[in-house]
Amino acid sequence: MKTINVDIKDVLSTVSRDDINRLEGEGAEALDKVLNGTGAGSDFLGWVNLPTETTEALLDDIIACADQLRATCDTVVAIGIGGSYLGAKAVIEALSDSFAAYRPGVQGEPKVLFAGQNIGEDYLYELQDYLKDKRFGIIVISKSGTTTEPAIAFRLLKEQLESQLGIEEARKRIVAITDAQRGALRSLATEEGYKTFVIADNVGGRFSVLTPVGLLPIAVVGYDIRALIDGAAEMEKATSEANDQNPSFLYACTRNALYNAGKKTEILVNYNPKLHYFGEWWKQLYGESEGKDHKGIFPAAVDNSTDLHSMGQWIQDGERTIFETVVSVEEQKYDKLIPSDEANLDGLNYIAGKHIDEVNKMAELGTRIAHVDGGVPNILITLPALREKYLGQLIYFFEKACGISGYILGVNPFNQPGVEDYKRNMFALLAKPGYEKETEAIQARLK
Ligand SMILES: O=P(O)(O)OC[C@H]1O[C@H](O)[C@H](O)[C@@H](O)[C@@H]1O
Repeated sequence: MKTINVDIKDVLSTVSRDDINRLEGEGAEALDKVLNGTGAGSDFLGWVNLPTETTEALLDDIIACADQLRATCDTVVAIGIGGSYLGAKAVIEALSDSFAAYRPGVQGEPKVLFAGQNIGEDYLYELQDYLKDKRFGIIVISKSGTTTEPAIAFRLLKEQLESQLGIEEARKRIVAITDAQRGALRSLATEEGYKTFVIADNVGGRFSVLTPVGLLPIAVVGYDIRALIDGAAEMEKATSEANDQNPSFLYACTRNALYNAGKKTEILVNYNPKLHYFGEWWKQLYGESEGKDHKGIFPAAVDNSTDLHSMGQWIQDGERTIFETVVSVEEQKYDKLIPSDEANLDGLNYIAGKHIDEVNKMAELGTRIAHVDGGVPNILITLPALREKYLGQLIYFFEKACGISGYILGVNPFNQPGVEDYKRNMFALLAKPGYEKETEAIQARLK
């Protein structure tokens, strides 16, 4: 079985095997909390057995719904933010042609666009303008059903779809994914009679990519969600014991040893532009899970070799408080060789005949050596290829490691109390009903 692999040898000049081993006791307790629900936030462990417990019936239902949208739409807008956006975006980007956005959307192979992940007036204006002559559908995703950004986008696009198609037809092209009972989106979906999928109570948004939240948009583009779940199920099985053969356990112990040694920032590094949004998904997963009680590794991400020409200087030579986790993709999908040129005016003949990826891999290896020499420890994660199965493995690997790591750190990895503070201020500033006192207080501060 081909699988992802974690190699920690390039951290050993900063932390010793003993430093890592010393955390294995805490790591074993942390894994036990994740597996047996004995730690803080244990109401949110629904993701742990999700891959092996996902039913064929659910996958059939998601695929049938995706097929319906594929048959009727050339464009599907997935509306959502945070965990209701990043997982689908990450997987779709990782699997898609880099220029898919510039090819016309056709029925049967719709484009998935995203909305509700920002409050950009021009973004929404331009999206609506683009959709004017499109046969579009909507997947609206919000676990709470009350998040402001997707609610604004949905209000606009629902109105547009209804005016383009009529209310009855529009209802057939809208799918809502939300809580089983609670929230404004659930009430609205019931009222309108939309097709719905449920986000289980015990799966937090940032752990929801392997539920309909991620699976439906991914299936709409035409990717194999069964293979994604199969890969995750393999990793579920491979991460159940507290030993170094469990990659999530090894990664969680290693990153905490590095944190304890003063490495406060982790940079997720890729050498493949298709993994940019995977970095964004990972940042939410680790940032919201660990950044609390004034603790936690700061999760950052770079896309190399692009960012070697911008952030590379800082990483090589700046403050030595960082470590890197490199996600390396072994096999590429296509072959492309560097041609030979008789005049050789650009001086590139020394690499003529080589695969582009061979050059990329030497950039990667050269960078890893330079960074490790420069005092930046590196964890190396290899992924056999950008395919559904391995992405499923990688997703689950990071999720399981995140639960273990958060418990080793001593926080509740499954809440996010800190994100409410800005919302309270925003609602107060917008004079949302129910926030009268806060409105008065914040206005007084601004005088
Ligand atoms: O799915 P929703 O309830 O709309 O939430 C979307 C996102 O927004 C919140 O503010 C949380 O910080 C995230 O964890 C969540 O993924």
